[in-house]
Amino acid sequence: MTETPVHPALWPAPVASGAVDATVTVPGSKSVTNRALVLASLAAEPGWLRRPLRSRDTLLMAEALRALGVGIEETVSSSSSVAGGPDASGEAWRVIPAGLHGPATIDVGNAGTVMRFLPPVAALADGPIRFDGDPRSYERPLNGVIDALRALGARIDDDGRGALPLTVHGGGALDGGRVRIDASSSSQFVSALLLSAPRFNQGVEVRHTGATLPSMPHIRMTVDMLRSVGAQVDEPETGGEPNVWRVSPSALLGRDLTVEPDLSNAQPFLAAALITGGKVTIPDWPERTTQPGDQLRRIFTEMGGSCELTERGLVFTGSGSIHGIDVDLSEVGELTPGIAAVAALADSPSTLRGVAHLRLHETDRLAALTKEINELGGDVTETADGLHIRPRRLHGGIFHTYDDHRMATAGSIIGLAVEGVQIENVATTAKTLPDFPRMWTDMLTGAGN
Ligand SMILES: O=C(O)C1=C[C@@H](OP(=O)(O)O)[C@@H](O)[C@H](O)C1
Ligand SMILES: C=C(OP(=O)(O)O)C(=O)O
Repeated sequence: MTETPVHPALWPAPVASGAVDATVTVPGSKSVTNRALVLASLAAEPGWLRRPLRSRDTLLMAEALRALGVGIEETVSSSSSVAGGPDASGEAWRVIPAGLHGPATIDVGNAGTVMRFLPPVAALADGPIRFDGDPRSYERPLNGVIDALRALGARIDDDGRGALPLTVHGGGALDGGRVRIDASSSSQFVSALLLSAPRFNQGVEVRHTGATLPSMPHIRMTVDMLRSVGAQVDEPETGGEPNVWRVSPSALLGRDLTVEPDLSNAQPFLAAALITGGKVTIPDWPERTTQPGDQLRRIFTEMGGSCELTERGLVFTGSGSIHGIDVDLSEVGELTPGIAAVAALADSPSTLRGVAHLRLHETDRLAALTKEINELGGDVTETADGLHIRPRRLHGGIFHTYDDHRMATAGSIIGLAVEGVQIENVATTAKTLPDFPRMWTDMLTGAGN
């Protein structure tokens, strides 16, 4: 038998020696934190974010808003130093809105939320705001936001590809009004326009014209969070016209918001319970949420586990069997890498559908998952809108991540059951879960229980 060579940039994914039994406290939601930062920055009064996610994507968002003039103070507060109940202890960010000004340069990294949500904010600022980011950010679609903002009155210089880099020449205000966009490549186009719309002179009416619209729970999250700061929103799910969202112009309240745990980042830990026939508890799992990760309760139950929402949080238990699944993931695309990893270890084939837009995520996730699982001996094929996964006996090897946090966690899931899997650049998990390697080893050793 040949040994897999060890390389310093490679993280040997730990193998589970038995059934895991752990309680894992998952940091705050990326999607909630970044929406809350934008809404608090556009509000008419200061607000608080408690238990925000501190990761590359959210720090880039905070830094960008600061560059436009917003005050964001990071504090480790105790309940006695700030107003607000028992949840007030721990990390809290105070957001102090201010006049938005350029010139400024914004680094979006490879954060979809930053590259899509901030150009509309920049259009409300005065002065030139330049947007730049990682090489991959130049390839991710932004045309829906650029074209819509132009139609609503903004001046933007770009190179005509409908992508970064670009400069928004903010005029201090934006007319707003009606706009048609095709958001089939990213729901974030819709969310981006809605989040800033209360501050547009006429608000906005966004009409989606494409054939499909991914990640509906994330659009629901946008609508819910807008309403919670006092915005008036008409939308399809509460009696409005299909594919049309309207936001009226209004002042926004500064709120005191406690961020829910990131349920999509809970995925690898739940997967560990499923794969090892163990048990994982995630404290503070919300009873009601718009986060797509809540659908893991249904999906991972169909794949062989069972779960119970208790006072201690979500208790997820594996049965020792892992079943394949035939599932449309269009609503929950960001869960695909973790589901594919579990499916590669199942007792029957899987078909994952409805996720063609994943080709435009952090990397082409359909190609990356196919290549990396197959290099470990798997049998995965790409379809027009997803993956067919036929489980095979897998072997060790290098699992490349393509700077994609969810590829790193997917490889780690496989590594639980397969000796010798090495994750290339596990540090890329810093995009949304900087502490992942420690959390993963703690889960396996039972630390933190
Ligand atoms: O609005 C959001 O917070 C997100 C929307 C989704 O984007 P797409 O609709 O581009 O998939 C999701 O995949 C991403 O991780 C976060
Ligand atoms: C698609 C994702 O991120 P982004 O916000 O950069 O689009 C993701 O986190 O899976």
